[in-house]
Amino acid sequence: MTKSATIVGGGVIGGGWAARFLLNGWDVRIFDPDPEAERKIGEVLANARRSLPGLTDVALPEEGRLTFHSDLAEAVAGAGWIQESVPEQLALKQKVFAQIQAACDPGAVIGSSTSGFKPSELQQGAAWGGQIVVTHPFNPVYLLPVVELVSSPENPAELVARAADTLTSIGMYPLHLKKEIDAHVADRLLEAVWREALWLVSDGIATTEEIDNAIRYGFGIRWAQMGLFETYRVAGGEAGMRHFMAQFGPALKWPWTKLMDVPEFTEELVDLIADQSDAQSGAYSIRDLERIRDDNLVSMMRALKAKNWGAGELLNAQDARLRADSVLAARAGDLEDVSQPIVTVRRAVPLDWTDYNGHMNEARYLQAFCDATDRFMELVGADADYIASGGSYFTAETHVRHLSEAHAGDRIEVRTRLLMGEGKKMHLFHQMWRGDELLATGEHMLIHVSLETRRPSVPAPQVAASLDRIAAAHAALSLPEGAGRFVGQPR
Ligand SMILES: NC(=O)C1=CN([C@@H]2O[C@H](COP(=O)(O)OP(=O)(O)OC[C@H]3O[C@@H](n4cnc5c(N)ncnc54)[C@H](O)[C@@H]3O)[C@@H](O)[C@H]2O)C=CC1
Ligand SMILES: C[N+](C)(C)CC(=O)CC(=O)[O-]
Repeated sequence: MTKSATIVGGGVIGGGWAARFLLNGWDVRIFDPDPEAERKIGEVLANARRSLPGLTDVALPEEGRLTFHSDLAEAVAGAGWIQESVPEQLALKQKVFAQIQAACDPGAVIGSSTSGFKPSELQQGAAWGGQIVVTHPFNPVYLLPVVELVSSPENPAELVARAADTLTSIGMYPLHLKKEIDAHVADRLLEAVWREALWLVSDGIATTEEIDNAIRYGFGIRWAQMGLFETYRVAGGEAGMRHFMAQFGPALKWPWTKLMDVPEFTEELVDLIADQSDAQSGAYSIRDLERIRDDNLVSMMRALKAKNWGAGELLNAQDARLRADSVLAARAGDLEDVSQPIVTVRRAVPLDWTDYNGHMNEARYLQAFCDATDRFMELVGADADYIASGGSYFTAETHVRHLSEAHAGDRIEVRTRLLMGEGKKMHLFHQMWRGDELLATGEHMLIHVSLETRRPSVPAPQVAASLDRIAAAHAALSLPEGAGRFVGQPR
């Protein structure tokens, strides 16, 4: 099956799906009768291009091709994945499935973004219901990994497994619900909080802003990293979950919730909430708020990546998959052709590498060069096992030149020259490129050390041999411009 996805309905969620597939290397076709669809998807894509690549520490695949179609049959023909994202009306969705199935490949997966309908409801009246599954994402689809994959007994296990694999391959976390239920899992939880919040505003207990503060200054941050049950387990103290339930169980019978009683959406209540929301957030446009949300989400998820926890663990697993597919997969000794500078970093600039000047902070240039040095060490055999055995390199001197600005989402590549590798010394020259534009250079002198004595020592023979081979090959190249420069040297 080709890596080609069709998005039927390119609004808030369809646009997010388009970005998710496209930035993961899929060709994407859009069908949406809205004459504004192309412009709106362009806005979503601009946000996604800025933020999504920053979640990975390895470059995403080359972006796919985006096309807009006015004919649904043409849009779905031959696509491997079709994502329905039309408004939340069952009859409309069923009509759209009939149109899709009249023209699509019978082997294609048809995913529905429905927030609440069960797959068996969507499948009613379909030519072949087994092809339709619920794939319910969260906004913004291009950043949030979770997608509820809900199947019915009519779906073949093979198709559901294929759907899960595809979602995983584009960096998502398919949460497969084996039993269908209205509104799946996550929306039932969100709906409970939403209802309660509406009551609190309606009864004049709290404003929209106060409720948002209660969430974002407290349990919202807690939920983002541990969810509900793990959080409450910790709240039970050393006795854990059992103690938590013993202490707070009785409250479940107290009048702490108005859950099943829904406040009526009277004009007064709608005005009250909309006015409070305007007062709270009206100073920002929706696009401003989207960018603020995306910046925060990326920073939070990168923090979780550093801890290899929750969504961060998931993102690290996706990096490992991307790395396995890339030039960075080579292990020590795999380097056959060393006649040219060696690619040691290939990645995008994450949002949290940028600073108040709106470009990559100087410290991050050094970080990229440091990663390049680590990778070069790995390739010459000074890898994790070697370091554990007691040998390593320490950096003794560094000279970084900042030649051009880099921005969030830019794809950068570092190519490394070995200027000298003799005895205890390893002299590296890194060039950082964006396409064919040179952004920076980093020149570094490293000294081999014994981690036991913390003193200089000669590298093991296999590392020395590897350095000899690369140094001999690189000596045939002309000296790179800027090598040996010092601060204050006239240009
Ligand atoms: N907005 C949200 O937060 C979330 C929405 N969803 C679900 O995603 C689906 C879409 O919701 P949104 O993107 O929010 O709605 P939206 O209103 O932003 O977008 C719907 C799009 O469908 C298009 N459309 C209408 N009829 C169509 C047809 N016959 N064929 C093709 N396109 C058609 C519209 O022109 C519009 O661009 C719904 O099922 C919703 O429950 C899922 C997760 C979150
Ligand atoms: C409001 N909503 C039911 C459409 C929300 C969702 O389905 C998921 C989300 O992104 O919050």
